[in-house]
Amino acid sequence: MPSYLPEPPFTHGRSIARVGLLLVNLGTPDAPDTPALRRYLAEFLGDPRVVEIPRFFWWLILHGVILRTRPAQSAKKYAAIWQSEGSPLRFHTAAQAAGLSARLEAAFPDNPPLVRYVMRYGQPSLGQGVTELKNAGCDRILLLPLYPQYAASTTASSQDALFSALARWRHAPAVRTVHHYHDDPGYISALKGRVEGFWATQGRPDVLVMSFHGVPQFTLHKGDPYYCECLKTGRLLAQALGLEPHQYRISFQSLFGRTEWVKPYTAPLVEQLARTGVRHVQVLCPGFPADCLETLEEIGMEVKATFLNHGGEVYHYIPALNDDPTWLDSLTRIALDNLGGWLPAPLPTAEEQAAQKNRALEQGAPQ
Ligand SMILES: C=CC1=C(C)c2cc3[nH]c(cc4nc(cc5[nH]c(cc1n2)c(C)c5CCC(=O)O)C(CCC(=O)O)=C4C)c(C)c3C=C
Ligand SMILES: [Fe+2]
Ligand SMILES: [Fe+2]
Repeated sequence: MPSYLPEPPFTHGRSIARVGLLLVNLGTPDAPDTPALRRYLAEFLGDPRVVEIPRFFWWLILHGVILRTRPAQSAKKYAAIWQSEGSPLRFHTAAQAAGLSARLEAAFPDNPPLVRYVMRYGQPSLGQGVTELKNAGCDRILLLPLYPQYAASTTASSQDALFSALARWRHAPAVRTVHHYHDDPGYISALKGRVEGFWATQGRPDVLVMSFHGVPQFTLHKGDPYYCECLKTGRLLAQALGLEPHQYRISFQSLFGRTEWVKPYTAPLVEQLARTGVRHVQVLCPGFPADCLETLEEIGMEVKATFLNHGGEVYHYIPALNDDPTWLDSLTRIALDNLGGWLPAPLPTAEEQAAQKNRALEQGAPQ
């Protein structure tokens, strides 16, 4: 018999009518040390959406080999990027949630959607976020994954976690999920602004590399759209920046295990660029809206060393969107597009109010 979490008795006309917004990111360890990494990797790599190997066989490899060696190696990498505020992935995600919340409060001052950020693996957990929203009276929840490109290993996994969290409640809220926004004009234009802002201080590179997290190649052949969505993001961004084909590359990083992953791989690509005389490379990671281990350590340190050790001269990692205001405006709009019918019309923003006033003045309205 299922045992549900406690709730007050149902009463007619109880006006709980709040929308909750769960901003979900991948997750991160609680500390850059071996025990914390072991806990985090056990949860992450134990998810059948992440490693698609028959369970018993994978359990033996994971617990017999990987969790005995990888946690210590990964802890060293995390230590290199850890800040006084903690894991970059977590504090950037928290800042994004705060920015989203402030924008929604300004647009819906009477009953703003309640925003919580959660992690698919680690803390704050998705179950904890759902409980907080539920206890605050949210009867409708929007899941907004911080993955612009859909992948079964990320987006679908966070949906799975949401539905298992809801299975603990008798009176489960209504839910909606954001599927992807890889080609959203606001997302592309925020990336464009990020790159052009970087060029304004550091100059333009010979080649801009757009590096996305990889996935095993077989997932593409089994119907996962992730690879194609990454290529589309890259193409749209290159068009927005006015880049010629020889001025950019799209590649995939963060390989794991022995199977073939989607190609080209970032590190060998950057090495080949250096060997063939490219002197100045900049790398952007459009699939990571928040800086994390994979951007700061792998791209910012490891791939940089590869480029410089093979004859490259100038290498820059362009920081992720993080709490860039243009990005947070776009993220808010993506949320609102997916909340259609759940909220009243938003109040106009200060810019919209000013534009309305100017239009009225142009049309001869008294000042
Ligand atoms: C951006 C989307 C991501 C996809 C797709 C993805 C797939 C994927 N990842 C692994 C294995 C690992 N990934 C690790 C870190 C990591 N992965 C993502 C994002 C995606 N992963 C992020 C944002 C991070 C960084 C988290 C942080 O704390 O900063 C790690 C852990 C680090 C390490 O030990 O190397 C592993 C392992 C697989 C197997 C996979 C898809 C099949
Ligand atoms: Fe990953
Ligand atoms: Fe990595």
